[in-house]
Amino acid sequence: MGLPAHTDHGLLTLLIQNDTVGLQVLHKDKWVNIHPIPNSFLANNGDHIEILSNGKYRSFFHRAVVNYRDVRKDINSTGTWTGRRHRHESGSNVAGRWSEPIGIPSNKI
Ligand SMILES: O=C(O)CCC(=O)C(=O)O
Ligand SMILES: [Fe+2]
Repeated sequence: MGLPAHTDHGLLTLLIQNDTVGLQVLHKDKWVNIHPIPNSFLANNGDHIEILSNGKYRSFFHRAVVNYRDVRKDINSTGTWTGRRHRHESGSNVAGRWSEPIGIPSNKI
């Protein structure tokens, strides 16, 4: 399942994922794949860290895309995802809806 572009609202999100690429971060107006590192947690700054650090530690837009080849599994320490608690990219034409596969062509992963 994919997730549209958003920032996490809390302090820190810890993510455990299998080896299937799906997480992307918006960097200089481009979506960049974040390749999982085996046996590790991925730590992602949330909005509260950005606020408490006066912007020193940014809470970046990210999204999760699906692909047609492999199953992607991840566990998120924040437990829930709701639209209201996340800052969404307005007018996004790429993130799509929950059930809409965004699809990284498998030869690009
Ligand atoms: O599936 C992912 O890698 C991202 C999950 C995520 O961004 C979230 O749950 O806030
Ligand atoms: Fe997130």
